[in-house]
Amino acid sequence: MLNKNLINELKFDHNVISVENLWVRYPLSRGLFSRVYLYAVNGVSFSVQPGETLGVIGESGSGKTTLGRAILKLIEVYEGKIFWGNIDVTKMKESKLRHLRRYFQLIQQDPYGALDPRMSVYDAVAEGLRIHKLVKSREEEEEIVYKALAQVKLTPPETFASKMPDELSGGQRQRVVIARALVLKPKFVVADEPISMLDASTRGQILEILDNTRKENNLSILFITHDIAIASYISNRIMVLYSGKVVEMASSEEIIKNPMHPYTQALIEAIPKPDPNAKVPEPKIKGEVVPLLDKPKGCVFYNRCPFAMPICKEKEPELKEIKSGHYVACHLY
Ligand SMILES: Nc1ncnc2c1ncn2[C@@H]1O[C@H](COP(=O)(O)OP(=O)(O)OP(=O)(O)O)[C@@H](O)[C@H]1O
Repeated sequence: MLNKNLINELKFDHNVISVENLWVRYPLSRGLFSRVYLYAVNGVSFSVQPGETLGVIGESGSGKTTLGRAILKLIEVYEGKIFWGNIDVTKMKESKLRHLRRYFQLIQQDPYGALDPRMSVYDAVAEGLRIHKLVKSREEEEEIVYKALAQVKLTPPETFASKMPDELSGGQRQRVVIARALVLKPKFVVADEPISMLDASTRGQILEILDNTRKENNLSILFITHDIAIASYISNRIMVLYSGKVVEMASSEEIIKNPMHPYTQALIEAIPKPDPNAKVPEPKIKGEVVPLLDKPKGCVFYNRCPFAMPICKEKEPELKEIKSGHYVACHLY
């Protein structure tokens, strides 16, 4: 398929992204006869609709970053399928993919590492426009760059454009990273813990900028966080990941009001209460996510679940629709 045809072929009528039975494993070591693998994403299926924010939550090590990078085709997939819009990109070579990449962007956790320290804000934002040959003149480029800087509230844009990254605060750098993604008019952004390195006062502003951009541009966002309160604030739907498996998925409102999986319930119980005198409940689950060195057998949450039954050790629970739009993988239901 010619590259121009490939872009013309790309349609977002139903889903911006969809993933079918996705597996990602990392090689850990190579023995004489066999390799050991860590199974980081284990049979995940979901889709993201135009203009939707899907929150992905889970503790450290649950596979959130791996999932985000895999669907952007930044790491190798072991099994399953990935569609960007209507196009199956699972086996597509990078030489073809790069023509579609402007529509599928990554905003990372670390705004310090994301910017080249030798590049001015202007050049950082303009770089993608130049790579993808999206502008014909310097005037057009300036107009787009200044507009994007104003959109992320770096004003006056002319002043910020000439600054170097080390002259900016963490929050300002993250705005540059967002502006750099926005000029490419993406359809889908993986925002991987985009506010976790910022101070509390800046966090709300960055969330607001992301959400306004979503509304204005009908952008879809996969919002990765370990914080269920933040996920519920920004997301339309939430997917709860544990050991690389989706254990629950529903609208944000439903997840908060009616969490069904014991893991989700524990995450919600751990949200700090606004009343400083309120008694913090004893955490229901202890320990941490244990890396899987084989395909999972039984429920991945078995060893930490307060309601574990013999079947949970033997049989993997399927992700079932328990109520309309509310999916849970648990033998209790
Ligand atoms: N390059 C790698 N090689 C080997 N193992 C890896 C690699 N990257 C991640 N892992 C492992 O894969 C599992 C999932 O990691 P991942 O970073 O995707 O989780 P996460 O939920 O994003 O965690 P965090 O919130 O700490 O970033 C972990 O056990 C991690 O140690």
